Amino acid sequence: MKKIVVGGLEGKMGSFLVEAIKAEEDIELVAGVSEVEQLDGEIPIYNDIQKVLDEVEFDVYVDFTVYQFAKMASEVMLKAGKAIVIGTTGFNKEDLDYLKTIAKENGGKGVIAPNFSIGAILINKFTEICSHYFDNFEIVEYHHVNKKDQPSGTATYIANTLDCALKRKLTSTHVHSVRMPGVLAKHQVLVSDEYQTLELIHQSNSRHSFEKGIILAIRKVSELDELVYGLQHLLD
Ligand SMILES: NC(=O)C1=CN([C@@H]2O[C@H](COP(=O)(O)OP(=O)(O)OC[C@H]3O[C@@H](n4cnc5c(N)ncnc54)[C@H](OP(=O)(O)O)[C@@H]3O)[C@@H](O)[C@H]2O)C=CC1
Ligand SMILES: O=C(O)C1=N[C@H](C(=O)O)C[C@H](O)C1
Repeated sequence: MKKIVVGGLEGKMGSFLVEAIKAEEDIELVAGVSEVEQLDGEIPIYNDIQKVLDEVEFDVYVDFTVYQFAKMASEVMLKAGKAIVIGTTGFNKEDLDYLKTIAKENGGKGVIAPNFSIGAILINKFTEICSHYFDNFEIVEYHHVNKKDQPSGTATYIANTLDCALKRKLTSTHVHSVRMPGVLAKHQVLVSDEYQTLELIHQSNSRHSFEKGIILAIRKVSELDELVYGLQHLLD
């Protein structure tokens, strides 16, 4: 049985995950983290991450909150040698390098993944293949109007893949952000040379698109011996 703590369990992704894991016999939610402490419910909900470490027995900390909080929670958990699964977006290269070092020094492990859907992993892979043949790329990300960060973590991830593949400075690839009602999450990569254009599109029509990836990460994270960036590190 994997005992998990979910940070942001009252948010859109957190509450979706809490429902989704009810169907999983080997995963149990033992506590939550929110902005307001509530210790008298079915499970304790803390607003202090250190208190979670002191008072709860758990295997994996899962986070769908906001960048600043997720960064702090990841640091605290990794310093304590815990396993983390972080879906919150906004982590930059310096954050990741720092957290990887902390994980190594303290026996912490985990995955920080800006997108848990298999389609998003594939669009990143196909974009990398395109970089063998093309030089011109634009990325457009479309999301719901309540999304707090911009550009999306997935768009930044694909842009970084391209910048590395094309041996350019990070942030060279243009990312355009659109926020519209009726959209959940869509990523479009536009590719061209003088004579042709190619478009890659991935769209999440439901939060169920992230479900399998998150469950897989919770199950497999303990097998890691480091902190990795991207769900593909856990796929065969
Ligand atoms: N990796 C992936 O596959 C996916 C990643 N995401 C990412 O997940 C994150 C959350 O998205 P979403 O669920 O839509 O956002 P929401 O705004 O719906 O949820 C965020 C939650 O975090 C809580 N929160 C904010 N600050 C704190 C804090 N200081 N302490 C504790 N809890 C806090 C919020 O509480 P309150 O409302 O009270 O402020 C809210 O419940 C985003 O970064 C998003 O990009 C989203 C979908 C898929
Ligand atoms: O906020 C969201 O909704 C999503 N956030 C992630 C991102 O920033 O890439 C993943 C997905 O696009 C949904």
